[in-house]
Amino acid sequence: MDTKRDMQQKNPWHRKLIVILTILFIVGIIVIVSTAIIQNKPLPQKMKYGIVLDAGSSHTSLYIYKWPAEKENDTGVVQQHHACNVKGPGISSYSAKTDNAGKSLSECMDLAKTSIPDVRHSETPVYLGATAGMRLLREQDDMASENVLTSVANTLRSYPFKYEGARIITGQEEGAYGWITVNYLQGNFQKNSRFFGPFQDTQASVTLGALDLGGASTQITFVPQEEIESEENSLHFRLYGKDYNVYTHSFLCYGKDQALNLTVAINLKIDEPDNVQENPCFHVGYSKTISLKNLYKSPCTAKQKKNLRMDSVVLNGTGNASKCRENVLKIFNFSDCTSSSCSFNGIYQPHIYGSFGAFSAYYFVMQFLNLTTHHETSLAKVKEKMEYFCSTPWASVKQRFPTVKEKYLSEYCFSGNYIITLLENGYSFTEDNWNTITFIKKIGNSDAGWTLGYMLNLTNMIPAEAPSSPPLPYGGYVAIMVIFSLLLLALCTIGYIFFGKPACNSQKHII
Ligand SMILES: O=c1[nH]cnc2c1ncn2[C@@H]1O[C@H](COP(=O)(O)OP(=O)(O)O)[C@@H](O)[C@H]1O
Ligand SMILES: [Ca+2]
Repeated sequence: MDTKRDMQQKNPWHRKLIVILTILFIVGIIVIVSTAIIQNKPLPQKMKYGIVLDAGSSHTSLYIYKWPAEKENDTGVVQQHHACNVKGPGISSYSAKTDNAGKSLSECMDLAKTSIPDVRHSETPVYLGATAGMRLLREQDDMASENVLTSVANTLRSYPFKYEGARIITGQEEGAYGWITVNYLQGNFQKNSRFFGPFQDTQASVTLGALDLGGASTQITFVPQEEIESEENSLHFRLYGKDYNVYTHSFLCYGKDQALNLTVAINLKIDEPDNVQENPCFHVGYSKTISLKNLYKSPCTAKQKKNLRMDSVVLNGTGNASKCRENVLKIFNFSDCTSSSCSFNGIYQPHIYGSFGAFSAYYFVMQFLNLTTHHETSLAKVKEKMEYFCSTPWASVKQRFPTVKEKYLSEYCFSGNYIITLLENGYSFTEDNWNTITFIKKIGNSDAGWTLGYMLNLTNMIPAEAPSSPPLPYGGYVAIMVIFSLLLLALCTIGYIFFGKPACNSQKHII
């Protein structure tokens, strides 16, 4: 005590020092707090954009994606900014007037020009991917498919964006990118994928299988439990430091429009009386005349061509769901499997495993039929509802849904039964795992489909390795630095007050 008093008497200026230290301390706190406030203020972020056109068999859609430039490689940051449906049919329908294929895209491309800021135009990539409609046209008429692609490429090149190509993507790509899209949007690649020194977990995280139903082809893609037997059906990905072995297959001609033609063609009898076919997949009172030239035009039905004297056939609806599925079943071949397990037509498929997201026409059809809430709807219940819907006379159906496009409305009975047959008999889903299928349109703000995955891949936005991150989050780092600086400051002050010399200033010791 005496020593302390002596020191205080010997050093009358110590009070001044304490005042100075206190002022410094307060100023320090003010600086730290204001820095933290300024730092947390969201600074205007530079956004980047990308355009992908999905040129499907029935129609073309344009998608604009956007993401913050600084976070390019973080998973889950790319979002759908805008979507535009091209008016008119798919580009493959312009085989006779190929110039019009490109023209049809102008309206949506003009919209893209206004919805993306001018300064970003020249760095915005634009891609067009054509799917099964163009695959079929290429089989039928290679020259025509080339001309269609040239026409759309010319239109896309005439815009101020960075043109990156217009091509027919393979069925395997379509399946793969659909799978990447849904899992990216679900954040499945993000989970536990950060790099924590030597403790990185390379075990692939749980993923969602992807079921895509188009008009001309359909894709199934998932990570199976067993090893994949066939190389042509397997995809190997390393994403954010994890390995994925994915099974995929695309069935050309098994999209719902081609499947309907195939079902009609297979069930057509040579001795059809009065050129009339009783069709259980259409409602009672519905009747439709189809030209046989059109029916057999596609490579999907060409093999079914029979020697018929008539040139058209009248389809008369009889509205019977179970009979409809019997007819649909004839387009699947369940013999000739040379692998340990197959879906159909001799195609290898491992056992169904995990959960699935079913999008595109799966969603449109099941949504219309009110069959998307699988938690309450068993497979038996779905069949029961289809029985009821198909047996409803066409006049009542039309009356109940006056605003629905007649083409779609008349085909929902077929489409619903086709989806059940494809999932149950084709892919071997059962009553037990029916509820693992979720029918989805969007995840967050973005549509489920192959386009986002395609762009992520072509712009190298999914790194193979997880980005390394510091062991502490930024907030934790700042907090520790501040607390320990204050502690040190306090120690110095206490040291000085009690021992008369600053404990933290070694220079004083030397003197
Ligand atoms: O609102 C709808 N209701 C029913 N079906 C729809 C609706 N909108 C689109 N579709 C169908 O979805 C399918 C989309 O196929 P897409 O044109 O993508 O062909 P692709 O993927 O085989 O090339 C087509 O069969 C189309 O008729
Ligand atoms: Ca499609």
